[in-house]
Amino acid sequence: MTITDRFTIPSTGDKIPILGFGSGTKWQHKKKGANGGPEKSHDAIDEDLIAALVQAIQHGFIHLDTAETYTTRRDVGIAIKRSGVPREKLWITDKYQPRAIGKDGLPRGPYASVVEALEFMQIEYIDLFLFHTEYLNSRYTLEQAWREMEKLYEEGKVKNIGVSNHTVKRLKEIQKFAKVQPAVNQIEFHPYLQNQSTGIIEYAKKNGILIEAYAPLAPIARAPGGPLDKLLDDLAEKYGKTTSQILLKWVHKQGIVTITTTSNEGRLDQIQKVLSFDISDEDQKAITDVGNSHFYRAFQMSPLPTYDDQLKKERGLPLDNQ
Ligand SMILES: NC(=O)C1=CN([C@@H]2O[C@H](COP(=O)(O)OP(=O)(O)OC[C@H]3O[C@@H](n4cnc5c(N)ncnc54)[C@H](OP(=O)(O)O)[C@@H]3O)[C@@H](O)[C@H]2O)C=CC1
Ligand SMILES: O=C1Nc2ccccc2C1=O
Repeated sequence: MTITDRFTIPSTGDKIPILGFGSGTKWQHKKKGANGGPEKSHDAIDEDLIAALVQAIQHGFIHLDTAETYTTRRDVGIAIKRSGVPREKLWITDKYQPRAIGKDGLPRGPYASVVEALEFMQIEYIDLFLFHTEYLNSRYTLEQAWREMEKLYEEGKVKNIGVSNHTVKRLKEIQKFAKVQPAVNQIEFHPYLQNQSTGIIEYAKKNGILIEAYAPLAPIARAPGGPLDKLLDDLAEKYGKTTSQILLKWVHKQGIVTITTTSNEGRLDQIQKVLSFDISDEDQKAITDVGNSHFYRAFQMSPLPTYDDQLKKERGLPLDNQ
């Protein structure tokens, strides 16, 4: 297998590259911090981010993840041009931010968001466009916003439509009126959070919704000191890999697309190699089981934390575990 390997999106049959390079998290914090907030940051360029994106593409990443709220769309567009890789060889995921204000001074819908995205990235279409969270604005009902997603899909401005951080309850609401069903749900996923909200993984599988994992390295990058540390060290030694490679492998083996990021060129190669080694089913299960003995949620957007107690109870964990 190579880095360009893809999973199939059940509802559209499109082939999505398994490893995505994120321009959110550390990058958006750096950019917004330097520019005094999202409004100014949309126009500003971060040369470090552009260099990291170009480097990622040159190391074989063909899937880039951005979002309206990251203010990194222009950087992604510049990186695509500078990389020299034709746009159609790349997969671009982008996300709608309902709090953004349009040129008329009013909150806008997904359609206006995509029109701006295409202009900022200087591309003709987006491969996957997602509702970033369950938040809506005062001008759009859920159905009105989804209708705009469908219009974008029908016009070919976006090739797949989906959601991020969505619960079973909200997916069911969308599915009731959707003519084009959500193709993907991008969620926080790692051994310490194996269901971002109750039943979400099983529901996605049954409904042909592909899962994408963000924050896959949380057990080592955000919540070190937990029960997985020793097991990851042992497995890293056993397989001659790094602990981050073992974690990414654990996600990959479940048929889940991974969105990760790095500013470290050496780690780009490590990430690539995740597709070309395997761990045993016993070791995979050991990570699952030890991961389930601890609960950690990095991203607290509403209503997700309201599921924490239920998720901990399902695993037999004390309610104060995190
Ligand atoms: N839809 C949504 O709501 C969300 C989407 N995302 C998307 O997912 C992307 C990735 O999210 P993120 O949480 O950063 O992903 P990861 O869990 O993959 O974490 C990446 C971070 O981990 C660090 N890291 C890598 N290896 C190690 C190690 N061995 N020890 C300690 N730290 C390490 C990297 O730092 P270094 O640079 O030093 O390698 C980098 O900052 C985002 O950029 C964004 O595009 C993220 C959050 C929410
Ligand atoms: O990259 C991200 N960082 C975030 C922080 C809070 C909510 C969403 C996100 C992202 O998508």
